[in-house]
Amino acid sequence: MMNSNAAIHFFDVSHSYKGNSQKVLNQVHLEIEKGEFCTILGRSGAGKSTFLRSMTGFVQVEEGSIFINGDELRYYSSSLRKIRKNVAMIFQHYNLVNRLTNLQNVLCGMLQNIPSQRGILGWYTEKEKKQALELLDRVGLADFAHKRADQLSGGQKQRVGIARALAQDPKIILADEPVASLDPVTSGEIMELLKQINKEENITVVISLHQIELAKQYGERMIGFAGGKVVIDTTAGFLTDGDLAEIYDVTKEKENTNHSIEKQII
Ligand SMILES: Nc1ncnc2c1ncn2[C@@H]1O[C@H](COP(=O)(O)OP(=O)(O)OP(=O)(O)O)[C@@H](O)[C@H]1O
Repeated sequence: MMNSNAAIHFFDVSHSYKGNSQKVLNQVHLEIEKGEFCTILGRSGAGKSTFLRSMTGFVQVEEGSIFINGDELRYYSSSLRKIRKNVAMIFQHYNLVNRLTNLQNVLCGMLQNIPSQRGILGWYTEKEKKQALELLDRVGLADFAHKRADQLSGGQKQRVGIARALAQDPKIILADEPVASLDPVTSGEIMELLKQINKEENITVVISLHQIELAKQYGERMIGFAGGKVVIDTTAGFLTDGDLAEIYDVTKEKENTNHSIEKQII
């Protein structure tokens, strides 16, 4: 039975991309509670991005069900719009519009919440502009509001990305390798900011990471993927070398994949 406090619920979800029968998500059964701060670990190709993107409907999974705050994600339905409004994404390469100012980029986060005609024309109310400015202030970039996005460093761009995500007023933030292009100090600062937002706003945060140390430091819950399967689900401080081998060891990953193939044959 589904926990009513679940922000994210995956019920036996499997997926393979067209033209490749290999399961990128393989019988994923997982629940993340409201307000949790989770890190997702896994080798390149383990399925982390697919897992995150499936929660916004950008990847339409082939099997199983995904529930976001109790609503089942159904493609081509009105619930998809509601889910997309509640789930914001942050990306490795920031996905800012370079020719726009940082304030305009943050305002883009509100597009899902305002009438589409206003959005197309870029007409925002004074209240919305004030809110966007406050969000830039929140991430320490109020002074850069009227500068173009391409005039920022990587860390600053990611802060704008976070402000844009907050402008959506989401219940869940998914971050796909948000610090992969940043130096270690800036990476720590971005993780710290995400943690602060998680604690202060009670927004559920799920972050895919390649840096084990950062995951250990910040991830209260750590979920490890290998071959599309959840192979580890533990809390920081309890991650063992055996767990890491389960996630990163190629032979173990092969075993995990083979088990699932065997299961399918049976
Ligand atoms: N749009 C797509 N079409 C076809 N195959 C895809 C697509 N996106 C991802 N894949 C494949 O699915 C597998 C899992 O990819 P995914 O991006 O989810 O892994 P990942 O764990 O996020 O990897 P990384 O850490 O390198 O980002 C890979 O083999 C990848 O090549």
